[in-house]
Amino acid sequence: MKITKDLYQGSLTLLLDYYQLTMAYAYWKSGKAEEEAVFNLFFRKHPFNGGFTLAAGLEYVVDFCSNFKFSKEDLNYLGAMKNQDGSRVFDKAFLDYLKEMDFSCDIDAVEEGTVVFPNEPMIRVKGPLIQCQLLETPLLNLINFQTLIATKAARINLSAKGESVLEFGLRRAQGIDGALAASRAAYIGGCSSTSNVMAGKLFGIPVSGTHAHSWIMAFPSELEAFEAYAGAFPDKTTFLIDTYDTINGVKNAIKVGLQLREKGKEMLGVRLDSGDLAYYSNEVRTLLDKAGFPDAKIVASNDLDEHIISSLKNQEASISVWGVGTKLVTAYDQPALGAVYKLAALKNSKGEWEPKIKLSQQSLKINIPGYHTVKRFYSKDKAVADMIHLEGQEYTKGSLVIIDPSDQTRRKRIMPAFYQEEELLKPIFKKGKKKYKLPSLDEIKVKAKKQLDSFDKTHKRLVNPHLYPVGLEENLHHLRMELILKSKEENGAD
Ligand SMILES: Nc1ncnc2c1ncn2[C@@H]1O[C@H](COP(=O)(O)OP(=O)(O)OP(=O)(O)O)[C@@H](O)[C@H]1O
Ligand SMILES: O=P(O)(O)OC[C@H]1O[C@H](OP(=O)(O)OP(=O)(O)O)[C@H](O)[C@@H]1O
Ligand SMILES: O=C(O)c1cccnc1
Repeated sequence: MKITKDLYQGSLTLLLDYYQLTMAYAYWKSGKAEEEAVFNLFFRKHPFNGGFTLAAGLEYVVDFCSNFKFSKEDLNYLGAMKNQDGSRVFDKAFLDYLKEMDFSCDIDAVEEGTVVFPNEPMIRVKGPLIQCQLLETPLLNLINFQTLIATKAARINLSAKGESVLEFGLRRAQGIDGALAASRAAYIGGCSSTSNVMAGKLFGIPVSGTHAHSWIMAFPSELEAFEAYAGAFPDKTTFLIDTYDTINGVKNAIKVGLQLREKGKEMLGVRLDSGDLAYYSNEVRTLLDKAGFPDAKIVASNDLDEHIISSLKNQEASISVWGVGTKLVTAYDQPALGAVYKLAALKNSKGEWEPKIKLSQQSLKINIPGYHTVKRFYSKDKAVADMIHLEGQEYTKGSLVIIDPSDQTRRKRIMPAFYQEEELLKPIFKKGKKKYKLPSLDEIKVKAKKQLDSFDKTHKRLVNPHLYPVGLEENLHHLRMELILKSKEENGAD
């Protein structure tokens, strides 16, 4: 098996959980495959105990859906699956049906770089039940991880208060795609570059880096190592100064910086990778300034995350570039976003949408039923509230109340006429045809920054962030309550 060439055999369509295929088969057998359905992809709680989530991964979804077709190899594999008695798991007629199946769903989704909140549909899929169901796991796989990492990156970049954050994660990332997708999402979330050269090549992310301790160790002395590096890269001299002794290290960097200056070149800076980063950065800053290098930057790395960066800022550390790897690309303190994908409505024989509800002992897990969408209200450029409402449902432009789906006592009165409205779900596919022009990665990054800027800083703080108001429009709230009560009655729940 050559992972570089043969692993996916040109098709990702089987990137699903087996139960999607068994359900697909059973839908087909019971004549329900072509019934029209609406599913929503949403999450229930922000990651990292935060107050916001930054959407990412849609470009992968667009690519996945554009190429949604069972290949000959896929069908051969499914055809060879056997039950214990030796019979086929999937009828030949079903595999022929899959062979002919063309992606024909409508997909509406929030764009990458949009700030999103619990219970809001991030992706809405409308189409034949069988196709909607087959998309469950691939969509979750593609959205959950990049959204998680983009959010982590945004938190780290917010802590760095606009200073450069370099993503250094490749060596500790979760495998090949975990690394590539993380570098992409980290860039969306605000990182200025990656050390991952393949991500640079594939996505056009700027690549950057310094050098490792082994470079120093390969020379008889640190001074000789710095001189050799400056000789090879006179325009890219960020010296790692902590291999033996940080203070001695910066003195050696200064010596080579002065040699460079004689040749008309300027040392860019130094990197610290151990020890007390507040103490050493301040000592190093003093020495650099005294020696005539006030513009030399101090880069810090070593297990950084948003909390350590924030603490170092509070300690007035003299760091202005942050190298962050492991804790960013693995989302170390919360390694998964829990987005889910649930049936919201099914069309009945009269052509009407029937809203669907899933009960749960945990009220947090009761879904929002019906064919619904989400709007954001802005006052000037500031986001004030999001409203989830039934698609096509008229709502008053006067005063209306939106109700928090997880606590109906939390309500907010808004006056839509006073605000600008934005429909968060954008048309991506119509009847299987792509309607969306994919933005460039740089456009997504700019959008993410603008979106984050539109939220009050109280929603973005690390500790106990202020809850941004997201609520159900009243009609949808009442519909949901009715369905909960009715379903409890019908299903014999207490
Ligand atoms: N002033 C500081 N305030 C808060 N955290 C800091 C400060 N200085 C360093 N840290 C963080 O503390 C941790 C120190 O970890 P660790 O003990 O592994 O580093 P170290 O002592 O430099 O050793 P090593 O050489 O193994 O990296 C790192 O996560 C680092 O980012
Ligand atoms: O700490 P991270 O956020 O993951 O950033 C990347 C780390 O990778 C390198 O360390 P290396 O792999 O050489 O190991 P080290 O811990 O011994 O420095 C570098 O010196 C950083 O410390
Ligand atoms: O370029 C660097 O300094 C770098 C790259 C990867 C990991 N740690 C540091």
